[in-house]
Amino acid sequence: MSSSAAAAAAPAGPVLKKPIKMALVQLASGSDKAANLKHAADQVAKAAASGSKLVILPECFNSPYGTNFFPEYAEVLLPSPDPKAAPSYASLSNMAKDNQVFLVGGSIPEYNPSTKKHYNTSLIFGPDGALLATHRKVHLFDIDIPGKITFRESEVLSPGNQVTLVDLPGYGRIGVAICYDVRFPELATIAARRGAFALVYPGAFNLTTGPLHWKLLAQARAMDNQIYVAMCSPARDMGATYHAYGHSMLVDPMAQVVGEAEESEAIVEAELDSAKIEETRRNIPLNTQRRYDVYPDVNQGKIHFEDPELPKPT
Ligand SMILES: O=C(O)CCC(=O)C(=O)O
Repeated sequence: MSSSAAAAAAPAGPVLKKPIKMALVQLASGSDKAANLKHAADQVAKAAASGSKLVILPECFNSPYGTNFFPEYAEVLLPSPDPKAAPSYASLSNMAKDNQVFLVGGSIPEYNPSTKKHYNTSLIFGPDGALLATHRKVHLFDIDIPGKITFRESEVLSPGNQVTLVDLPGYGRIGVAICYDVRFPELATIAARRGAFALVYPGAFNLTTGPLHWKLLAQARAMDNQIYVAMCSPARDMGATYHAYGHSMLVDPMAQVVGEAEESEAIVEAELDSAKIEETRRNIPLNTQRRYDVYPDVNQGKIHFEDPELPKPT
């Protein structure tokens, strides 16, 4: 189901209908896109072979990360993805289908020739290889910490315009956003209020903000919303121009880290269970204690669940 369908109220019943094993593939990528895609496919197959049904790839998994690389590696997805102009789209769809998994395909640089805009875009596929949803990074990574890191995605990229909720048939709903988006609690809270069982963030923090905030953000989003939070990074490559933090991580609804990689290539796997969400919400019943008489519900007002420009799910 697409983001627009998911915009309906939270589905009835448990937020996660049955346990699901998740894999965070902390991938070592280089500058050769075809090699990156092949390597991603091998790792997704490995995760599926060990029983994972929901597999996550990192931000910019098919290219080096950096504003100068976005135009060179960008793929055209609209009006429809031509396999020649969008090899990553075709590969991701095949990875999902060949392995019968739900796949959050990290993110890839996207180019829309009709608007001449670039985006940082995540494609989410179902086990039949069909596109379930598309998320374009809503909050661009523009920061300046003097002497440490300056990064301005907005020099090249345009922001996405929707909150992305994805229904995984048979399981439940997830919220998907990308990296810097995790710093904005609104997206996470909207997803949780609309019944998501997990928030999934392909991300690529750095060696300044990674040690400071990566784990804290994952735990904060999990604690506030009492759901699972997954953050999936590329492996660190000190020979690359951008040094990713690594530490792909899954945090449970009590904000406990249930799986964490170090800096090199790894697959982090763990089972997600509705019982843990329900137990957390029973023990600390935030959902029934909110004071909408004092402040408005985050669900009030217009929330954009559908960017009309984005491809409809297949
Ligand atoms: O928020 C941060 O510190 C890092 C964000 C980032 O690396 C990204 O959005 O790609």
